[in-house]
Amino acid sequence: MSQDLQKIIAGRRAAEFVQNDMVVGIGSGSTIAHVINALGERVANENLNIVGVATSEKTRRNAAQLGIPMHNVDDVDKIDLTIDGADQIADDFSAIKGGGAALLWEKIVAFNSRENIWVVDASKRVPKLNQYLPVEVIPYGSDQLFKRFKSGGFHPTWRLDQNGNPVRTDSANFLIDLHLPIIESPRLLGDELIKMVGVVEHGLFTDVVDRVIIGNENNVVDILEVK
Ligand SMILES: O=C[C@H](O)[C@H](O)[C@H](O)COP(=O)(O)O
Repeated sequence: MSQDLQKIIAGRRAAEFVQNDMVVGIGSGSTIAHVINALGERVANENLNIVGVATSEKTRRNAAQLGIPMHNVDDVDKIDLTIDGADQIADDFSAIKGGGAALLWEKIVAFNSRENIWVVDASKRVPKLNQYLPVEVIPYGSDQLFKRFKSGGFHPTWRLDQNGNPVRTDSANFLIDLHLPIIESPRLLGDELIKMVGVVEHGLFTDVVDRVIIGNENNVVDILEVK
């Protein structure tokens, strides 16, 4: 079964956790696109009454187009449940996020949510995190920060668009991707990065997730309870 099909079955299963009258944090990326489609169908066909809070401008647009009422994060009293994707999830349930440049809003929504579900295809599960790590940085002074990452052995690269210009996040910041072989201690690395002046946020998510939904081969969805 292709990764795309795994994303579809996992995304549709995740959408079933949304109940009437919930305020729902809606993540970003290609897996969450299927959650948004399923929620749009439920709003249209089952009269599901929810309010969505988006983790990116793209998600806000797509969800609103499907008739999901969207509110700003600062206009809701609480977020009941957030459903989001991930780039990698390790055995200790730490994750790397931000492959689609949405990590800052995703982290803000996740930390303000009572419950968090991550939904992924099977390829995203790894024993330890070992792929590029996105870091969102303030443009001012970012060349200096890049040099510090380089001399510190973080093997940084700029996130560029097709025209070779720096990608701008929804908060108009830049992204620097760090290329480390294996992240042995996501918490320690996260603490180190967040202390660096100019770093707004990094894509390491630890102690966040309550439940992981994984789309596997042969139409099988695994649901792991974390907390
Ligand atoms: O910035 C993007 C988000 O962290 C996504 O949730 C993550 O990149 C996974 O995206 P996808 O489902 O497209 O693999």
